[in-house]
Amino acid sequence: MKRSDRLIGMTEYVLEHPMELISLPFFSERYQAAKSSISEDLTIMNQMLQHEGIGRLESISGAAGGVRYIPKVRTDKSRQFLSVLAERLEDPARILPGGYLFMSDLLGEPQTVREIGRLFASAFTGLKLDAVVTVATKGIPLAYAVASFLNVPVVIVRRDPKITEGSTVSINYVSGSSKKIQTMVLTKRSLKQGAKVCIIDDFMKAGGTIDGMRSLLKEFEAEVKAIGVLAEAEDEEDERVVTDYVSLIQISHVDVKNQKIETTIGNYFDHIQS
Ligand SMILES: O=P(O)(O)OC[C@H]1C[C@H](OP(=O)(O)OP(=O)(O)O)[C@H](O)[C@@H]1O
Repeated sequence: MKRSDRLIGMTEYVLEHPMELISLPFFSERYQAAKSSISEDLTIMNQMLQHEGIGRLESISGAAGGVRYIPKVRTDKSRQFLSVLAERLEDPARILPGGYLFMSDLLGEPQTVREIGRLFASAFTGLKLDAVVTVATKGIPLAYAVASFLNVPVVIVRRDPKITEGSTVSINYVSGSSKKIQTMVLTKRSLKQGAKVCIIDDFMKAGGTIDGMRSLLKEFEAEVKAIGVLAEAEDEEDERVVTDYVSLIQISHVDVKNQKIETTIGNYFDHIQS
């Protein structure tokens, strides 16, 4: 097999298995090529991944070594994507009562959701996470996108106990915006004790939902290493209970009366090494 043909196959495999350690013998056998040739192929691939601005290959030496694709969107590409997303969110037709925004169209676009997942993963690959945690419903597609690039499972917190979830742990929390007492439920078998997780959700207003998930995760003795939200609302009455989070978009001003929304890029670039 020619190097050019081999490189196509190897690159497809690497991009389909982000964060997974792939041994050189695996590629040698798969493509019937010497390890020295495979090693040269991987050097070429690594240069191209960085040229394309989508990450790099990490090499782990030794018998149990190999390579691992570390997703990382280059700053110019992520800034361009977030600028377009911020602009789309400035549509006054998205304004909902209570200062919420209609975002389900964006959450229904596989390519948009995948790119959002790639951006969060770019910021979280160094955290050695065991799982991505979200709460039903709108956070679910984003959590799967992030988890697919981190090569970890998704854990879904529910708002109501279901017989199909087995035995569960539940907590009550105040949903900041509506000042309503709500419940969060998580099946006992979803996380091992001391799991390192990130929390992902689509929107954060008062932060009550995120804070509820943190309380629930405390019951599992899980370690919340990061919190990621697609959009954060302006924090008017300074009621926000969550302070350490990564947001892609910030809704800087919602003027319901004059039907105006102003958005900016969130604090994402403060949390990502260039
Ligand atoms: O910061 P807070 O004031 O708590 O609000 C953020 C919540 C509210 C909204 O969820 P809902 O629309 O209530 O529920 P679902 O995701 O199931 O649509 C959003 O998806 C966040 O989870």
